[in-house]
Amino acid sequence: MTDGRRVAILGATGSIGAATLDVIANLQKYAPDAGWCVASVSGHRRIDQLIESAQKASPVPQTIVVSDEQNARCASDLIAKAELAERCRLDVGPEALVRAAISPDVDTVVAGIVGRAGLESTLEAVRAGKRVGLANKETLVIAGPVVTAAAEKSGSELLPIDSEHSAIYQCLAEARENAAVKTPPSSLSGVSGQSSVSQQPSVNSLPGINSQPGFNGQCEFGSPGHKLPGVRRLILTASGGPFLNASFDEMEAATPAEALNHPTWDMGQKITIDSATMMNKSLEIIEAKWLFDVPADRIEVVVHPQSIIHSLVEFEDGSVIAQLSPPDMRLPIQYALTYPHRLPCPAPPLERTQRWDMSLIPVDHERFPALQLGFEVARVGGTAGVVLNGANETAVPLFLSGKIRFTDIARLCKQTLDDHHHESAPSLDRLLELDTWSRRRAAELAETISVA
Ligand SMILES: NC(=O)C1=CN([C@@H]2O[C@H](COP(=O)(O)OP(=O)(O)OC[C@H]3O[C@@H](n4cnc5c(N)ncnc54)[C@H](OP(=O)(O)O)[C@@H]3O)[C@@H](O)[C@H]2O)C=CC1
Ligand SMILES: CC(=O)[C@@H](O)[C@H](O)COP(=O)(O)O
Ligand SMILES: [Mn+2]
Repeated sequence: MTDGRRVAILGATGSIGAATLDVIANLQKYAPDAGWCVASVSGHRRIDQLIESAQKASPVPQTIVVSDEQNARCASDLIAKAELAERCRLDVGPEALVRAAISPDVDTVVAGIVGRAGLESTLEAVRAGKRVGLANKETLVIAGPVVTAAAEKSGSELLPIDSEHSAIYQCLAEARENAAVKTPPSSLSGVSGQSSVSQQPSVNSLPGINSQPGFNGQCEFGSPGHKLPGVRRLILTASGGPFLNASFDEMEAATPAEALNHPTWDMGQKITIDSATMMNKSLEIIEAKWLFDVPADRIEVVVHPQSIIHSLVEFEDGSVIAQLSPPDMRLPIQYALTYPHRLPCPAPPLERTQRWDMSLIPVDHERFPALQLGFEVARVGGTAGVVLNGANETAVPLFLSGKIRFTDIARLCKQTLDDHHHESAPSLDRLLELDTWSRRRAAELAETISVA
């Protein structure tokens, strides 16, 4: 990190984007000579906010990206009004996101766009060998094997920003160091997945296991099909969202305002609804499978309403290591930016003068049927991820606009998955075709639902 970090913030107008801007401003204050700067910012519709963020950054970003072409004129007027025209270049359209992601003026890309819209820029950043701070979990849900294979090829460091995956990444630090010391990364070998595509190793898988005597590509302590040495399970925590204690009938009648009232995190609308259905945890199971190259049956979910324990790793001796901090995304964002270094962070530390109650509660799968879909999709891989994601990205806005009920979201996703013909080794083009198909199918199914 001696050469400094020039960061492209894709999705700068969102919740992750705002937190990233704050983290970088703090790093600049704390380490003024390290060269931290915002190289580019992107926004889609919130153009006022985009220009404001560019104005606040110091130095101002070289490039301002507006991915929605309809907002080009407005952006250019606001840039002129803010007297940024001489210092910032405006680049417009979805391809401009890719240009920002692969620019030679950028070291690190924060993938903070929501949903499938973030796929191309994230994938191209990975292909270009950038360090990628990954908030956009949908990219791995849609195309996990493609992305991890690309990272393996380019040497891109894919560092999770999602709080649970950052926690797991932190809990695995010792195992990662042990494995890395023993053998060079050239001996990486994937064990999960069932297709030629999905057998690609994950960039973050732990090296060295196959080359050690007696391991045969398996876990050090003999767990079949599992190559994290000494690791038994990854345990994702879920807050349970606003309906943790609601009855099924209450959930059926839930309004968008109620569903958007997350108890512990302040996030964008789409992920907040995903948290309420627990589809967010489904997406995170699939994300963990690809990021850490573990089979679905090595991943568990436990409800932790306080969102202080961000996730846990259980080792073969029964020991469990967890990562704790108050719910604030600035910590995992900074960790992804500065890894392997730890620096003072603007997120508050865990206050020790007050009482903290931390509970771990089993999930009620009956009330949260979306969760089972995540386990199933992570188990079968192939085309299932893109179909689940496309259906969910269709269902969430339908719920928010009052066209379907809250509980219909999981129903539509399940029905869309049931209606698709599973393929185990799809190309990226095929995945994109199925993204379109799943959205159409989910919309058709929604037409058959009447909201009384
Ligand atoms: N917020 C959080 O704490 C966490 C978020 N994540 C993940 O991070 C990602 C971002 O979430 P969050 O910040 O909450 O979301 P927000 O809704 O707050 O922000 C989304 C960002 O994506 C941009 N965007 C939306 N649609 C498009 C499009 N079609 N093309 C290009 N850009 C687009 C938005 O631009 P504009 O606003 O200008 O329209 C905005 O900058 C999601 O994948 C989420 O799952 C993961 C863990 C935690
Ligand atoms: C902050 C973060 O990482 C979110 O993904 C968060 O985990 C959502 O909370 P839920 O646990 O309610 O899904
Ligand atoms: Mn999360």
